[in-house]
Amino acid sequence: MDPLSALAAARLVPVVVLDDAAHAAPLAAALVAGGLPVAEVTFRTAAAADAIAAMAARGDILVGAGTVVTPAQVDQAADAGATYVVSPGLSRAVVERCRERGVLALPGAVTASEVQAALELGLDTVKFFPAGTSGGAAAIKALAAPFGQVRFVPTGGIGPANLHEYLAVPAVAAVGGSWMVPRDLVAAGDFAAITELTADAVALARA
Ligand SMILES: O=C(O)C(=O)C[C@H](O)[C@H](O)COP(=O)(O)O
Repeated sequence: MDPLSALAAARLVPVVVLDDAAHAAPLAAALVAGGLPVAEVTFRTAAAADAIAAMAARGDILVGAGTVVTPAQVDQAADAGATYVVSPGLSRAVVERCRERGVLALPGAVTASEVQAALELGLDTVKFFPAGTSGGAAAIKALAAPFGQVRFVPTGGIGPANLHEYLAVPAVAAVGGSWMVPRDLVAAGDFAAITELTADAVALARA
């Protein structure tokens, strides 16, 4: 299954900040045990590339990179085994490097002009970030009216209390968030708690 179809099937994308790459494999196991074999490992720490490699080596989880803002980071992510690359914003250089490396590009876009720029780059799915401060589900509905061919992955300020608002929008492919994988729980190695949070999120998404 291609990464976009797999993300759409999962409906949820855990956004991970890992301080220690040694936590990557047990975190992946916790996500899989919770019924969500998906992870977006952000390039917010120096552990990102090694963490992606450790998760990708398992072969049972869809691993992507987040917070990717340069072509060099695309290369680091692709070399480590990431199959998709998520960016806070829209960068032609990053999208084109993703295409050259054969990985899915999911750039951030929250305005009609940014969505149009993504279409011009040959994309039909964008990350709607920061969702919570950019009009939320209503804004996605508004954009989906003229851009019927575009699907959105909202992220930023989403959690159990508002998840359904976003999943109810037909143009939403999946929802990303860190609430399933709190940085402090990961750093503490509390992977049982991560499995519980993940299972709760999966059940909520299916409700
Ligand atoms: O930097 C990136 O490329 C990102 O992936 C941004 C993150 O998706 C959001 O910062 C997650 O927002 P929360 O779920 O509210 O913690």
